Amino acid sequence: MNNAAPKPQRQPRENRRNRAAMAEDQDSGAASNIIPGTSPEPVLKAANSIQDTSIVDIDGGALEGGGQVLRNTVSFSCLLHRPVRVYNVRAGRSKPGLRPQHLTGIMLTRDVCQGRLEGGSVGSTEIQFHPGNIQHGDYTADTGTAGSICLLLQVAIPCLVYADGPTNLTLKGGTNADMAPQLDHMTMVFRPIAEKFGMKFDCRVIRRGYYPKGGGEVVVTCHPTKQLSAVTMTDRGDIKQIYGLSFVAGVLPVRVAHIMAKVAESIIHKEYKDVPVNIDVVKEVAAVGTGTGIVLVAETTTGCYLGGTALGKKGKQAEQVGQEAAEELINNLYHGGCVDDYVQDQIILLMALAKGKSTVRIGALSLHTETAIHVAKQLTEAKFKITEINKGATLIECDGIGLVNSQVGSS
Ligand SMILES: Nc1ncnc2c1ncn2[C@@H]1O[C@H](COP(=O)(O)OP(=O)(O)OP(=O)(O)O)[C@@H](O)[C@H]1O
Repeated sequence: MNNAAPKPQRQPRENRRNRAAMAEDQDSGAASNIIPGTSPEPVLKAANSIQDTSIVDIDGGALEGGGQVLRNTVSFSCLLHRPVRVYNVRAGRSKPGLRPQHLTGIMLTRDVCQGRLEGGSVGSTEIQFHPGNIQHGDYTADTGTAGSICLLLQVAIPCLVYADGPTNLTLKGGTNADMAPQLDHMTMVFRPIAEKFGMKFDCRVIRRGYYPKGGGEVVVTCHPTKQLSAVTMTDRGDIKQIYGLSFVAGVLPVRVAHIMAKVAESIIHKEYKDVPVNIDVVKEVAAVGTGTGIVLVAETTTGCYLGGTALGKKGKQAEQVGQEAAEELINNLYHGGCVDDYVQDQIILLMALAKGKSTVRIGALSLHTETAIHVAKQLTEAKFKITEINKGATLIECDGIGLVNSQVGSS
């Protein structure tokens, strides 16, 4: 098996973000729409042991200064029962303030914990979130736009780990949106890593939805647990296999998906000639609008999952889409980290909540990850240590707080 490192050609991730900044968000401005679900039983106990009611101020423009500061803050608020005020919401973005997808995510979280949200309107640059008790049930949230369903999940699922029973979320919006995890990255890359911490969820796609219309629908079942566990991911191992999904929907012919897959496969084979590559080619029939993209996953012998993804758009050649995804995957494999450059920021919250010491080797620390750590430090007692192993390789250590879900028995 040839797992030799290919040439480094990494573009800093934040620059890649700028490149797509014209697609600033998938939210073209339509109002968001939340339909709170019914929770069959009242909750009798708080979801956790910390009961500090003093409000915590968080600067939403700190570091990355985007939606992630807000989402992580609101999740921690909900989980720790700590009211928060977030000011300078998304001050780091060209259109600051809440966009529909951000608003929808925090309204969903408000509903799952029966909390109170102040300043919750599109464009708002300051919010207050007063959490209640996390309750299982059925909840529906709709970005009303192509805003990413995955970003709704990012804020809500960690809270539902601490619910009093399984919860079904029916989420509407974009399933494969720019500047966010594609749904398939979330299910094929993030989910198996989250499961190592004990966070479990299942996704059922009813319909795909793409920019600009959105209209996708996904049902997500979240399973509660007593306590998240620390993880150690320091040995990436060898690459066992690479697989993925190359898709088209709407008016695009399936030929486009075949080209993306073929180009991606040939680029991967040049670097990893002995690794089996299996990319499914799919014409999505249950979909609103026209969309195309590719999600690649490398699974390693030590149980690591790293991704490389790309989305098509008008005027972009299929070859380019396949190439982008393959290069992103190869770059993620090149740094020798155990998670890819997008998952690294998404596991910070889990590391902070888990019981014990987590140690994860990543590539270069991203600004999103620094931001997630910054937020976690302000809202929890979790202790982080960042060590640069060598250029482009970093170790994150975290002594988590071991938050206990007092609403469920041991699992
Ligand atoms: N291509 C991608 N694949 C996987 N995850 C991604 C990808 N692009 C972005 N993400 C993840 O999506 C999240 C985006 O967070 P960010 O702070 O940029 O906020 P946002 O809500 O998208 O809003 P905005 O940037 O407009 O404020 C991060 O967790 C990031 O790792």
